[in-house]
Amino acid sequence: MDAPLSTPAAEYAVQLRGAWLRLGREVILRGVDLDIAAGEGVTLLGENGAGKTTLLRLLASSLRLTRGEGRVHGYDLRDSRSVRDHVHLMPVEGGTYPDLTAAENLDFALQMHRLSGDTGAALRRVGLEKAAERRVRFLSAGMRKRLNLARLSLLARPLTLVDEPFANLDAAGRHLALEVLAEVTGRGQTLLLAAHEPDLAAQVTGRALHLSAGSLTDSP
Ligand SMILES: Nc1ncnc2c1ncn2[C@@H]1O[C@H](COP(=O)(O)OP(=O)(O)OP(=O)(O)O)[C@@H](O)[C@H]1O
Repeated sequence: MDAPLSTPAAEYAVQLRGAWLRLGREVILRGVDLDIAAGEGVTLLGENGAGKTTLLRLLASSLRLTRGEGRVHGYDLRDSRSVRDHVHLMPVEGGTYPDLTAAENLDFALQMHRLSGDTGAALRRVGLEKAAERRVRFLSAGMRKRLNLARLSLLARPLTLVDEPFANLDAAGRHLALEVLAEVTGRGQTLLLAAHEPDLAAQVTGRALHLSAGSLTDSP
């Protein structure tokens, strides 16, 4: 195991040492060590149920480590407020309010984060301009993914976590997802994405990791 994390190291977006995470009776992480440099793009691969979403939620400070330690941009994962200030998680589904329209969702997200941005342009970019006034509950799965991509383009943080960016998207949508993700690393932000499409993901990340049986290994 690597040396413990004695001092904050902001040049790393993610550091885990001896990370164990149990959910119910299941052990999802078994002593994981991980370093992701600030500005790096990394893909997380693994079978259904391997724990990719769980690891992203841990790094977004939505779940607690059972044992071990972790930092995001030098902030201890237990310091949820600081971690959340540095992280945006685009979930595989959800993340928006079903009874608000697409446009209202983006406006509300900006307000919540005290940010400004052109929500109309963001909706046009993802091809949702005609659906701007439709409630999210009436959008298709691919349209909701496009809305989440628009949200991501407005809210990306120093560490941007993206769960299955290509799921439910048509060919043009997958191309759009690649564009939005490339912008994240192009701005020098760190990108960690969980995906089942290694070839697509390799277009926007320089390294892939494989999560299996609670362990992370480099993916060939
Ligand atoms: N809240 C929870 N309580 C208990 N177990 C959970 C909880 N959430 C997820 N799990 C379990 O944790 C394991 C990992 O789930 P996770 O969603 O992280 O996998 P994944 O790698 O993202 O899978 P997929 O590729 O299917 O999206 C699964 O066995 C799942 O049943």
